[in-house]
Amino acid sequence: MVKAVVCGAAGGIGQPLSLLLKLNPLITELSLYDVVNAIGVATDLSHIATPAQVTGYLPPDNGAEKALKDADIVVIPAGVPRKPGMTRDDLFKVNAGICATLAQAIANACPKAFILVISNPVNSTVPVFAETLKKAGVFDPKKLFGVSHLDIVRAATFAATVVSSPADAPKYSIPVVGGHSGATIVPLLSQSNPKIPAEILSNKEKRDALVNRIQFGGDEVVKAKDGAGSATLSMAQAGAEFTEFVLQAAYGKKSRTVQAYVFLGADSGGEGVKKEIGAEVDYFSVNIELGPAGIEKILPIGTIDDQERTLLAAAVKELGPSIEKGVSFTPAPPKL
Ligand SMILES: NC(=O)c1ccc[n+]([C@@H]2O[C@H](COP(=O)([O-])OP(=O)(O)OC[C@H]3O[C@@H](n4cnc5c(N)ncnc54)[C@H](O)[C@@H]3O)[C@@H](O)[C@H]2O)c1
Ligand SMILES: O=C(O)C[C@H](O)C(=O)O
Repeated sequence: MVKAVVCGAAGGIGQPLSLLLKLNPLITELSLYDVVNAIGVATDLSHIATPAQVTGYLPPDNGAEKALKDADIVVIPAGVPRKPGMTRDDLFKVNAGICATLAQAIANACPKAFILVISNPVNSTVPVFAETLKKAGVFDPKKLFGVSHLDIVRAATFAATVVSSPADAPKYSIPVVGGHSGATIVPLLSQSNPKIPAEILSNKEKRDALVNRIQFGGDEVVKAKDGAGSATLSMAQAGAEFTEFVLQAAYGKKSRTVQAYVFLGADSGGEGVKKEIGAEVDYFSVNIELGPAGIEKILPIGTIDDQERTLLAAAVKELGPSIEKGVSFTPAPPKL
């Protein structure tokens, strides 16, 4: 029996993500929370003939905690998306407050759940989650994930497009480390499986263009949607896939290596990665091995080339202040 919750379930990501989770045979109970329309979305999905039982909750009468009660996994695409001209950091003011409120509700209702944070800016909202959970005395660094999986999906798609055809995207596996915004997104093209041909990797213009497309893939969608939001469908697919990885490792006994934006601070096992990148960052998107309790091991970044070393240094520089912003966030006191 696995209970999954989507917070922000009525939104652009939330609805298709909830649909994909309703189709996941590992999930037996699907609970949808949003400040609007959660009951409508839940009623709609509940007619699909799959095992997961769907229920929707709105804020009145402590709806968030009712939705979250005893959940095993919580996926969070709640909060505002970008419009053209905005950075992800511009979303912090609104989304940090939403994240702190939801983190407190999780601490109260399902402190042992896996927590998958999609809300931007991920580089800062994950520290907001961690700090709120720490204050509540329930922080488990092995169970908190910033979902950077869309960057990995994009890396595969864009690399395949350059090398041969987008149709070959499913064959590609390219680790992406760092964070989830612009220069903090570091695709490790030299570690691609299958290998990216040397004529692309050693051609500065071609390689820079590929790295740039992966780093700014989110902007491509924001521009194309022209004011109607950011990536929703590709994120829903990436979020559902990452949820599946966590659930398979926890309940299906299929451990696997993925990347996610996780805590590297005290007792996390992240010291080795900090040495590799030569910096004291407490959050980073890294290779992790998933198991029944979440993150079993933080794995090394491994062998990288000079261009990737330069990208990593730029990522670390930008990431530091974003992490600090999340760590030092103080939620506004409740209105009396
Ligand atoms: N991690 C990633 O790779 C990634 C990718 C795409 C989008 N995002 C981010 O995901 C977030 C959601 O994007 P979207 O396009 O679905 O936005 P959206 O506006 O379509 O949906 C957001 C939903 O959150 C709900 N919401 C607002 N406050 C809430 C609260 N306190 N509790 C519960 N729900 C609440 C809204 O009612 C809305 O239904 C944005 O911050 C966006 O930047 C992240
Ligand atoms: O670009 C955005 O604002 C949304 C998301 O982070 C993305 O990468 O698509």
